[in-house]
Amino acid sequence: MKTKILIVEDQFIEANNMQGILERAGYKVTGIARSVPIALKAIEKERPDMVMLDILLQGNLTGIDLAAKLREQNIAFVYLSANSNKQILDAAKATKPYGFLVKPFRAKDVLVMLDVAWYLHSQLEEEVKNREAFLKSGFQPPNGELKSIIGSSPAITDILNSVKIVSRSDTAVLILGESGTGKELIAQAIHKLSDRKNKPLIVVNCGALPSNLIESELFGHEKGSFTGAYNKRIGKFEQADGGTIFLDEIGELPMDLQVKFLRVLQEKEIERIGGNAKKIDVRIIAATNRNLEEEISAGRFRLDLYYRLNIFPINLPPLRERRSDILLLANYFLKKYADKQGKTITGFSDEVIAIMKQYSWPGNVRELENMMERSVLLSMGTLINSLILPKDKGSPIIEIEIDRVKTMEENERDHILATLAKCDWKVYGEGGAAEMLNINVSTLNSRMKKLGIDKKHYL
Ligand SMILES: Nc1ncnc2c1ncn2[C@@H]1O[C@H](COP(=O)(O)OP(=O)(O)OP(=O)(O)O)[C@@H](O)[C@H]1O
Repeated sequence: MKTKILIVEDQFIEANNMQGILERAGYKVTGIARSVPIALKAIEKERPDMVMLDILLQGNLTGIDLAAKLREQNIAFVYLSANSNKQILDAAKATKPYGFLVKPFRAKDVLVMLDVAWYLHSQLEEEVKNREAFLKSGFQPPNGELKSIIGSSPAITDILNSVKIVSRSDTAVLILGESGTGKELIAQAIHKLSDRKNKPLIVVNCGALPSNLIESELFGHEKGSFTGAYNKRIGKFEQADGGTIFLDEIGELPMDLQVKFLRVLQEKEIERIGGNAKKIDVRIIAATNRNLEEEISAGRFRLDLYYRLNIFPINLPPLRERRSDILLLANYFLKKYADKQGKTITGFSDEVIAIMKQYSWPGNVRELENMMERSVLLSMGTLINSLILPKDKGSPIIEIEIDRVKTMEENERDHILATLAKCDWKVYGEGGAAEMLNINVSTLNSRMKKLGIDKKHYL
């Protein structure tokens, strides 16, 4: 059966051109939508397998707004946009597309991107099916193991399901998230739910180790292997043998040690400084609050290591993106610290609740926990009715907003394309585009070249 694609593009010529490319390659184009409302209707009617999305469309809504709806409905989508400024790219990336192509592009590029996008989407669907089957199979985590992880937002529910699934295997796990979002807590839960639970969980903060000691700390050393090595030392990997090692701040690991670490992942082998290779059996969980893709492009993190680690990523969203968990967590910590300090505090005033919901929590759950501990300590009554927030209390929640203005180049491109279409791609001479636009032929040619407008891409 042909894969069904909906094109969402406000430019008539671009859309028609795309339709041609897709149909020649054997896809079925279910329609062309110029705006988000039209696209939504078309999706409801035809249920395409994939959507090709331009970002700036007719009307107030953008392709990025539509992307959120497509995600909800599990429809694959890729972006095709002439605008690739950082703000737009960041906003587009946050919607987790299967691809992004900057106009102008070649037909070949579109088809390769679609191929990869479709493959990724099918993989993900398969994973979701396996996940659902696993959860239906009735596996129950041992009592209480996940109880200490508070939250009922869809994001946390999804993460807990992932934890249950991955804990049953020996797969490496990469936990991503800002500081204080609960990465270590998740690592502990994975270990506790795994068959390794009776063996050690060794926690190493790669960012806290001095660079001259880190190798010996992780891999150990033989007696006399370097000046000052008076005794043999067992490294953290060996200490974790049979159990789990949690490498926090993995993005801080120096490049030379990344090679050695890759060997642990690939060969399950370590080498003490001055010693021989030794097989070990460790489950690896790594975490970082850095953007590893940016670290790779800056040459600070190895791509091969990233691929090895990124087999099962768990993304912990910041608290400001799961606001429905704030009150749950606040009540949990309130009870914890009130019990600890032997106080009877029953809750928060309405004003405090409003402040907590509004605040951006840059320090995430850790910040909320610390604040609750402090508030309980200072509280004189049975209700927390004031909260001292750091200076940026009033700072508004930052939400990505797309400037809905096409750039000069985009407008120029649209205008030239529309004119060329009117003149049947006649550039010069009577009734040609140069004459209609009232510019020199050479100027028009150079603008077309600069903007990547080439007749062969459009016919
Ligand atoms: N969902 C949660 N439920 C209960 N407590 C939580 C939750 N998430 C985080 N915490 C608590 O918040 C604090 C910070 O969590 P944790 O140390 O796991 O964060 P982290 O992401 O590893 O931070 P960092 O990147 O700074 O190491 C801990 O005390 C942890 O127990």
